[in-house]
Amino acid sequence: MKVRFTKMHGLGNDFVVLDGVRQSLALTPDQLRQLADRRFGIGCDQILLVEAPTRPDADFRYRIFNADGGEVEQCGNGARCFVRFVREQGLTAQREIVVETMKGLIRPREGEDGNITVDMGVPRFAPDAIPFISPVDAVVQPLMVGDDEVMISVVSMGNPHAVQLVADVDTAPVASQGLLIENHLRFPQRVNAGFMQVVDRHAVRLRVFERGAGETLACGTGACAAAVAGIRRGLLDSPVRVATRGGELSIEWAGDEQPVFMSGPATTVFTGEIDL
Ligand SMILES: N[C@H](CCC[C@H](N)C(=O)O)C(=O)O
Repeated sequence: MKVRFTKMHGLGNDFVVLDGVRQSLALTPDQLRQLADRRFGIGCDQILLVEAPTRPDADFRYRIFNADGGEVEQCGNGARCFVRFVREQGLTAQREIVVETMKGLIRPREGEDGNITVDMGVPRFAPDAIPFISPVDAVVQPLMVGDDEVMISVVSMGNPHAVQLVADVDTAPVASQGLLIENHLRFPQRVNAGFMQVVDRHAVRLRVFERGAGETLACGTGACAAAVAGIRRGLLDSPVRVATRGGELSIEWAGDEQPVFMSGPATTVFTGEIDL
């Protein structure tokens, strides 16, 4: 089967984007893993599938698959690429779109300057919303990672995040500890592991070991989760500049039941066709 695709990235977090509106696609996990494979396929962190909506209040449906082939609830960098893709492909002329995801609606908007802001919805913290097996609902709590006790904040942006403070992201044990946290038994659906260095009350540096993909150059929902966790801990004030290895995102959150807004770029690299 010939499949048309577009290769895109948000600050180096890269995607294979598929138009499931004008081509009928039902890809198996093996086919998804092949697309994501950086040697035997196209190569990407996630595959984004654009489809017609299943609910009347949405313009499109947005399905996200990690490089390991698993379908997940949310992707922030992907949401910015999504609105750029549907506009570039002529699927819509709207600057703001309402997108149906596995966990509700998000609203990406492409500005006149090409920068994209996304209403990422309201963050959730209760253990069963993450999900995280815990007797307490606390802003910070201990997690045994191997022989080390790590203090984490858990946040759901639709997808699960465990954020910890580090003195220097460049020397943080992202690969070793990130893998252990991702697969920790107290996270029944696994988790994205964030390592955040506070620079000042409006700026952090962040690295994320992503569920199903390993460390990426940037993680949009991870940036939202880190900024929200820092604000809840009284360490940060909105807006927060989040410096990732791939570039900078701006995160705004007014607290409580307010939505999180993420702003940043989206880039189209090339288009192609692949036999699956
Ligand atoms: N690995 C994530 C999905 C991709 C999120 C990330 N690429 C972003 O920009 O938010 C998860 O399993 O929840």
